[in-house]
Amino acid sequence: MMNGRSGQEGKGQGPGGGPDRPPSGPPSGRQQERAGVEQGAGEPAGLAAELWRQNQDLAAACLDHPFVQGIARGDLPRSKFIWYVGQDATYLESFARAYALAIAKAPDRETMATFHRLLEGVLQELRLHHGYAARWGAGLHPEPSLATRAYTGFLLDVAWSRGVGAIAAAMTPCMRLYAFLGRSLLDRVAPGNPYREWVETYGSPDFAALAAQLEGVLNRWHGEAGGPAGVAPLYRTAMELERAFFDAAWHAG
Ligand SMILES: Cc1ncc(CO)c(N)n1
Repeated sequence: MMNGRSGQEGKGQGPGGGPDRPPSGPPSGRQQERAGVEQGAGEPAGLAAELWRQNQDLAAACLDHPFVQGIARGDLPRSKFIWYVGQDATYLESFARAYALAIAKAPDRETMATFHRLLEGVLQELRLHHGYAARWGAGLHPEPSLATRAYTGFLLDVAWSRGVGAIAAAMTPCMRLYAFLGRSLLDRVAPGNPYREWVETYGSPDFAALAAQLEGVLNRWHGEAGGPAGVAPLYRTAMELERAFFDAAWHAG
């Protein structure tokens, strides 16, 4: 098995395991350290948990999506998966650039280091895509589809024009949704399933821990992004773009 992203170890401790943080204002370095450890457990906490709850309809729609169910059963047409991998590689390059912009904008070194780890994780995930490319002949530099352009355009717009709280809100659904999908499917993928590596990558505790680190940034810095009401539309939009991404892959290839 290959973990697409490395993160801090730690098993899930159940929803709401972490502390609720005050809605805004930069915390002390000590508080941040504590938050890092507790949220490293891999479950959303605080505002991030609330936003995840508010988007359960879209999370369920993605889990039930024929593309994702095809991955779970292993009978998704290979051509659709190859199309998806190419689009996803394009998407992840923009995703990595958005993290790089967040590093540049980070108000403190803790936040900078967190985004740096997340960026390294994406670069590692892209190696997984290169593996698919080598094995199945997927092209990793396709013309971006409308769904891909919508999602990367949204992310890069937020990353260029907003601060780290808004950037974390726009980027968290990508991480948390895939952690959820991977974990939900982990028990169901047969050993011979050709997409098993995909499920194991996103279902790993390492990936959930990375998602929780990004959620920690969201919880800490949403105050500068208009508070809960300011970040909720960004989170929701990203969830909608995730579903549109699966729709596009299902109808293509
Ligand atoms: C579209 C999309 N969302 C989330 C992830 C997880 O990193 C991914 N690889 N692609």
